[in-house]
This record gives sequence, structure tokens and C-alpha cells, in this order.
Amino acid sequence: MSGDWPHGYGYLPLGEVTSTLDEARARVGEMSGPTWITATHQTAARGRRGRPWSNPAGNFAGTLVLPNLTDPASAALRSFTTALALDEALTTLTGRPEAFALKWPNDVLLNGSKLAGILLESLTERGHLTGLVIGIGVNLASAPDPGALEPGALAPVSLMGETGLSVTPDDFLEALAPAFARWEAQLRQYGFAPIRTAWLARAARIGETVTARLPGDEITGTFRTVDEAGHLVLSTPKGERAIAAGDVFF
Ligand SMILES: O=C(O)CCCC[C@@H]1SC[C@@H]2NC(=O)N[C@@H]21
Repeated sequence: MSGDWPHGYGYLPLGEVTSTLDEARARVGEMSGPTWITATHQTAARGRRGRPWSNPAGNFAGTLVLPNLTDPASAALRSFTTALALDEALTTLTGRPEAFALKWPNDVLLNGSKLAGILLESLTERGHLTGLVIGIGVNLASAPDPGALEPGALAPVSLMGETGLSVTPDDFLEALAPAFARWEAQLRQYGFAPIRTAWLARAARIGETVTARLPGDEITGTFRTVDEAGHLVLSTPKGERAIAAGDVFF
């Protein structure tokens, strides 16, 4: 599997790298359109909020580069298309849709624990958005040692550990890439509304009490919905709050 796929995305499979996100930043100038970059091993993979991301062999590590995205609001919606594509790929490969759920803003859960994470990073020039890189890690073969988890954080699990199914990173990308291309085409053609509906149908903990941790603040409330901008909407004793970015704890 290399070069171009039928859906027109490029593909760059790499061996050991610091991070596929670093490779994306270094190589975006050579790319004319959306391109997947994968690595067999990352020596300095990163997760959200500057956390390290452990990447044992056999797990999926990839970055999708979307050059020429210049609207920040629509770029952020790729959290949702990416999560839906991951969910679709996992459902296709396992036949078990009921086992997976989506956690706002960027995680895929398996049996209620964290299976996959997504990290969006902006590419900018002179303060303007010029593109987006979407880093994706999926614990296919093994779950990393959770180390010291924040209170309330979900422990990682692996697809192999939870289901006994063996899926290689290459097989995973074969399912993920066309799924992403379809969700991306839908977003471009119809806007966020159908993506939002599809995401909500797969969301974990709607109607339940959750806590959103923001820099310097913590908001607890009932998870009502995700609004038209992709913000998390919580009902709190002080009224409804729409949260643009943060970490959610159950
Ligand atoms: O849940 C998170 O914190 C997001 C994790 C994202 C990890 C992936 S692995 C491939 C890509 N390269 C990185 O350095 N990080 C992302």
C-alpha cells in the first residue's frame, strides 16, 4: 500500500521517527493534498496538553496532513470527522459497534476505557492558519503502562486485550483512510450538521454528570449535547455552559 489511493489521498509510510506530527510539519511543503504519514516507531510521540504518548510496537501511529485549511472554526471540526472515521474503521474490523463510543473532544473508547486518541495541531504562517495535522494513536496490540493517571482519567486499553482480535497498523489504515475520506467529503458538502448528528449518536455519557477541566477552571454538569460549533454543552446549577476546549472526566 503506497502512493495514491482511489480516494486521492497520499500515503507516506515511515520507519522510526520522533513523531509523525513532526514529520508532517517538516514535509507539508512537499504535499499538494491530504496525505497520511505513518511510522512503525515514534521516539518522542506527544499527546494532548503536552503529555507524552507511549507507542508500543504493533499500535497504530499516524498523522493525516490537511494542507490549505485556512478556517480555524472548520479545522476544529476535524476532531469529529476523525473520531467518526476511527469508530467506523473499528466497527468494520470488529463487527462490534456496541463496544465503541466517542468521548468529547478527541477520544475513542472501547468498553468504556480509552482505546484511541486524536491530537489536532494547526500549521500557521505569520499568525494565519495554513493547514492542519491530525495525529492519531490507536492501541491495537497493547495498552501502554498508564503511569500516573490524573484523578478520574480513563485507563488505556488495547483492541487485542479487550477483544482478542489481531489488527495490524496497515490493516487499520486500510479501513481508516477511506472512512475518513467519506466523512471529510460529507463535512465539505453538507457542513457540520450531519457530522454532529452522527457523532452524538455514538457519544459516551450523554445525560450523565461529567466534569470538564479547563485551564484554571473546572465545570461539573449534565452533558446535554454538542452545539453547532462543536462545543460541549453542560447544564450546571448556574445555567447552561458551552465549552470550547478542555478535558472531560466521568
Ligand atoms: O489522546 C491524546 O492525548 C492524543 C494522542 C495522539 C497520539 C498520536 S500517535 C501519532 C501522532 N504522533 C504523535 O506524536 N502523536 C500522535
